[in-house]
Amino acid sequence: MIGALRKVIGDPQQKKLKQYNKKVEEINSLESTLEQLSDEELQQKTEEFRSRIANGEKLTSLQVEAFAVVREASRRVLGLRPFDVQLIGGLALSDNDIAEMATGEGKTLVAALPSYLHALEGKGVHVITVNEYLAARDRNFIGQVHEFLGLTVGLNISQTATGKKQAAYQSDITYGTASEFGFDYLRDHMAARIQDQVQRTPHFALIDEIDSVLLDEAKTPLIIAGKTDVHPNLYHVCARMAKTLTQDWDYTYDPVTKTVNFTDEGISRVERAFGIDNLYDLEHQTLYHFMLQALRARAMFTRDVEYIVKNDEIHLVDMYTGRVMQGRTFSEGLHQAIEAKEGLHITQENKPQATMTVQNYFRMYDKLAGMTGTAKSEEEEFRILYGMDVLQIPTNKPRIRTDHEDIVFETAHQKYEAAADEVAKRHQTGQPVLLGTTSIIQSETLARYLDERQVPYELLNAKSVENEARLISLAGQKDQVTLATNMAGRGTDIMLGEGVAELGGLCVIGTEKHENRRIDDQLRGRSGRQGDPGETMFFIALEDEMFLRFADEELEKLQPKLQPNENGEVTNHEVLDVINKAQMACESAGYSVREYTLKMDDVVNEQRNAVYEMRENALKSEDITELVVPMIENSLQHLLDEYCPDHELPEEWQTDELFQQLPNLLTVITAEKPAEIESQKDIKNVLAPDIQEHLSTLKQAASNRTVHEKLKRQVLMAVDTHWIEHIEAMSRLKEGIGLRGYQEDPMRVYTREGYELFLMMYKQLEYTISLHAKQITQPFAATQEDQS
Ligand SMILES: Nc1ncnc2c1ncn2[C@@H]1O[C@H](COP(=O)(O)OP(=O)(O)OP(=O)(O)O)[C@@H](O)[C@H]1O
Repeated sequence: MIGALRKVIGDPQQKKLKQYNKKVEEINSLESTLEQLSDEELQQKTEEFRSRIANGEKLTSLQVEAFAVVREASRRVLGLRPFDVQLIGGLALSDNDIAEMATGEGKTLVAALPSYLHALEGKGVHVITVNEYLAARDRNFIGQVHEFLGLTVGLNISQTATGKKQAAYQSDITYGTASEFGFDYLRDHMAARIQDQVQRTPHFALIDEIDSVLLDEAKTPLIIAGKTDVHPNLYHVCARMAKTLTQDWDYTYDPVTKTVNFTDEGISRVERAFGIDNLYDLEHQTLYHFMLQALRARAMFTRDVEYIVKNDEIHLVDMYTGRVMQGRTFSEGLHQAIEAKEGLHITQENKPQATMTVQNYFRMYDKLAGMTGTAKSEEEEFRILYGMDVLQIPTNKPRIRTDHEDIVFETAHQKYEAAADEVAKRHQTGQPVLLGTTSIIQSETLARYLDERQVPYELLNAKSVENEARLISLAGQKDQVTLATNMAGRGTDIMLGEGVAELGGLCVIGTEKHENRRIDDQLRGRSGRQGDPGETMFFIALEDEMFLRFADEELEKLQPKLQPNENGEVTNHEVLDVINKAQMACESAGYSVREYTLKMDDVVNEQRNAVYEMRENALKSEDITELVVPMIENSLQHLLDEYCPDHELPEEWQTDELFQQLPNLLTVITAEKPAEIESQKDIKNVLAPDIQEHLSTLKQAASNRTVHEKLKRQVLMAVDTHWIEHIEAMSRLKEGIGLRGYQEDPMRVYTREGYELFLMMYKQLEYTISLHAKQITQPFAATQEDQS
């Protein structure tokens, strides 16, 4: 069906490639002319392009010339002439799509082309890499080409002073990591003064390893946190209690959805332990929350897998890269619960002051583009959520790497034995081996098997980031055995040492399938780069967590048919099918989780946009009363609706209470309660002069600069405090919905109740600001006596 359709409309992938090939020919035809130019003449092209854009020329019509100029500059400055396929990749990026280029094809250089072109617009280009080490490396290497062509290039690294960050953002091209850009955005929206803000309006972002950034990091939002006070002892007490609970009796753990829940048994045990009647009572909400976190810390988090303990502190480990996630902590007291579980000093709980997912940060850019070695499998997701197409770019040289079929064992022990034997065998010939694991705990286990065989190795894991760069660059040298978590699987270039090609190139051995094929492919991709020889293989065990989670039943069915050899190796072919299916099931579970998280986050995202926009207006406003006056009017209306609701009869109204409340909002009350009231209008009429008087006094007061700035500060502070409380309320709502069971679609409940919470927050915010405005205006108001 799809095949037939393609015949009629043509394969869009092929169509695009054809277009790009034509452009490549045009770029190539400019080469000999550009080669003749002096450096100055080549550099002058930048000015020429800029003025053509200023005269209304579109970027697309400059594509060919600009690419030809960058290619020539790269040849002169770096000694690297971008291959034709790299030009194709660059063209896809400059058209805001995703270029899927095989690992080792030189994506770093590809980025130089579209970032130059888009930087010509003068609105800033952000080049996003997966870690700061790569950002600095790319800025210093590729940046030379752009600087040669007269562009400014900045590096945006964490812990940098405001002035330096501003300069980095003012540059034509800025390198950095997704989380740092996101954090800057959040911090900018907490700034008290315009001069403390660092970013410009987001314009064009080019994301390297885009699948990692937009898909895999989806589960951990960026959180800026402040301190709250909770007694640390409660964490310890709850951790001790959690230790005594038994799985499947006191609580259940669902590894597929990664959720824990108390059973009725468990609830009664907690109630008995704390001497309370009903844990679900509102007054025990805090205890309930703490117990739940203590249980999560115990049942869902394993030391050296999800986190490590270093210098008596908990550090989160990124499951996809094996790296410590700098500056990230678990929120909602989970971090403290884990500290308590490990018997560490309890740090103060961080209360979220601003939070956002990386995805939503990037959705704010006018234009997005990305590259990776692995995106095709998630093409749908990219198209639906980000409107980006994935274009597969042909390789420069044919790939000659051999990917072996999976080697499957019954038990993990047998798997490690076999993998270690394989390493020892290859090591004897001098062939370098890169061993990949899915967690720190696993790499340490594997290290012991290598020790037994007296194979020397370099152990790379999040605990030894310091040495990482040097060690990785050595992984392709003769005799080298490198043991690494997935961190070696992204963005790192491993070049073969002398004589290694003759030995078969780098041999990559995986020891467990990852939750996602893309991650496995990234590991394989360390080998066979730029047409090098290489081999890859995975040793796996039916005991591996993924199969227990996603193929339990199938494996049970298969069990009687299995015929393992004396080493425990299972050679039945069906087993490979089951394994592939399990991985696919795991991937689609991952997709559902991401989709759900993103939808949930959409609710807060919309609210954040509204609040941030209002805050930004306040921060930049020359006359803050323009914002404050309508808020006062709204607050007055809300008071009226509360005490004198139109849907009730005037006899039932609490008009006296209304008049008692009014002095909170208005500086002068001369109005008297009307004798005859038929509708709200009658009250409004008598109040009108007082309101008028109050607002004009406010405006007059705010014409004084000092008063104006004071009011502005109070507005900003009110926005921040209410917003922070609201974030907290929203996450409690989310937590609560998870517990309510599924009588109604949780998404719908969250959207509806989240909206209600938002309206309530906004109402309170307007009221707070009105109160401040009244207090500030008071000294300027005519007293009652003056008036009479
Ligand atoms: N045009 C070129 N001419 C010669 N060498 C090149 C060219 N482009 C890239 N290279 C080299 O190819 C190697 C791989 O480049 P790079 O690390 O950018 O690949 P990558 O596509 O980012 O890989 P991965 O997907 O694994 O991150 C590097 O050593 C780089 O210097």
